[in-house]
Amino acid sequence: MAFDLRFTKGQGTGNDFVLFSDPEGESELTPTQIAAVCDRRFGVGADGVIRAVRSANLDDGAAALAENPQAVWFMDYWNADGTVSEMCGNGIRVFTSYLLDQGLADLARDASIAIGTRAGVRTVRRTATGFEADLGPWRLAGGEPLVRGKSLPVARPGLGIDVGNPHIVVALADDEELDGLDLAYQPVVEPEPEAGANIEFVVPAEPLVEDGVGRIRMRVHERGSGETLSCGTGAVASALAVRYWAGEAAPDRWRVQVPGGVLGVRMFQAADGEHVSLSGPAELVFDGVLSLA
Ligand SMILES: N[C@@H](CCC[C@H](N)C(=O)O)C(=O)O
Repeated sequence: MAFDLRFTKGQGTGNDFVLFSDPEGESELTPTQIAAVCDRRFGVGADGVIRAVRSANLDDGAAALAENPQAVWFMDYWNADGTVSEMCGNGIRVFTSYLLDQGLADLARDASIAIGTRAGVRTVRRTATGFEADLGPWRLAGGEPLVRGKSLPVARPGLGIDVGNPHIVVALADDEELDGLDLAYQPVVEPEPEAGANIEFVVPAEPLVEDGVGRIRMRVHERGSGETLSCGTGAVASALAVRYWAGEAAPDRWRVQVPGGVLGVRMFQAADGEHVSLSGPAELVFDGVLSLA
């Protein structure tokens, strides 16, 4: 039976999403429906789908409420191929903007909101130019992954980093190598990560550090979505990887240039260890209704 899906299209640095509201948790889409919505020719077109559900009405939401009772809303994130992900750094800013636009939450400048995600509760602060999301603690994933690609026949070492979702960051030699990558093909990782991974390719800008801020360029092949114009958690993982490679003197603030714009990354100490935050724009582009089978 066909039904109408009322949605909002949003984007953050070109990473685009279809958002819809389902406060009671009664309208979960199937993976096939998600893929149909994200199809750029036959659907709306997006890198992912985000459902706004009250945490109280979702199994995954119970853990979020136990962690922080203020996490009233849960960001139910799905990749374009219909698989779920734990976290989305661009998505959580766009999701916050959507909650405000729909009158589902209030947020004054400099105030923060707690959002439930499968990676745990994350807080998002409203800034003068967009939003800054505290993506919480991060960790090195261990292992020694090797990454090959269509335009990268010789395997390169990657660094596995978990920021709530899995990433492997690969350093390339220069801009020419980065621009020459063919990311229409999924990079091959050995050993293959069990749950898959988002793969980021990075090069330093010249100079690497300017006014105390580290600068890198990044391209990404996202798990479940292919090449995208930006990946927020990928930008964070990339900055963490480059800081790790650069050593002690490397800064804790980074500017990450992606094909869709610029993202800010900041590392800081919190009660439970080092956290990493992501800041950038969040735009709601248009509203629509899609008839779904
Ligand atoms: N684009 C997102 C990440 C979305 C999820 C990712 N593809 C995964 O499967 O982990 C971001 O901005 O972080």
